[in-house]
Amino acid sequence: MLIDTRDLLSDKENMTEDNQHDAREIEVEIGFGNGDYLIRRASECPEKMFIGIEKKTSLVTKVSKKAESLNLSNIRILQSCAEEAFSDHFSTASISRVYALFPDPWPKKKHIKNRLFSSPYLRLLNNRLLLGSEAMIVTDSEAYHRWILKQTPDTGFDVQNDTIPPQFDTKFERKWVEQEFKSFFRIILRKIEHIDT
Ligand SMILES: C[S@@+](CC[C@H](N)C(=O)[O-])C[C@H]1O[C@@H](n2cnc3c(N)ncnc32)[C@H](O)[C@@H]1O
Repeated sequence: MLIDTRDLLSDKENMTEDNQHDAREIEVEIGFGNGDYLIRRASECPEKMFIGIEKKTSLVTKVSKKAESLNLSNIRILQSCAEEAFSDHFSTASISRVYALFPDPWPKKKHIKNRLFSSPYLRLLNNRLLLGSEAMIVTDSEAYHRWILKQTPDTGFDVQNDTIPPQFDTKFERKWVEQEFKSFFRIILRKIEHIDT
């Protein structure tokens, strides 16, 4: 189930071709961790293709094995940084939904440069999404949530933000629930204008 770049590129060609017939079929999870949500979504929607991006080798191996043991043929795992993954492995307007659950918030000032959802990255995400489709980010960190909202001007997205109760049952959600978190910050970015990169 673990695929290398060549496999992904050949899949990408297929996906791009498929997209010409049905543009709603590809979902991407960024930083899937131990894969709870990715595996669940892929099990629930066998008609869609799921691509999980994760940079940690141990998690990639673990989730690949899990997907294989469940015979889930609609999951592709890409071991990569999300920046490179979107820049190198996806075509323009090829993805129907993107989500990131509890992305690393990098709370220290000197580490803010490591935060993923910067304005340039949001413009890249916009380019890879189909018009009208959405990216969803859910975080426990109010500071990260506020910072992401500041990145959104001129990224081609309509922005909604709210708080939601726990509902994803991922490792990090469970961790925060154990620490008495009752709600999380959700940002939904709906592509309303195409950005060229
Ligand atoms: C805080 S954990 C959340 C994991 C999972 N989504 C959950 O809710 O339990 C963040 C995950 O994102 C991965 N990650 C962090 N930065 C990344 C990046 N730039 N590209 C891909 N994965 C990344 C980390 O390895 C980690 O597994």
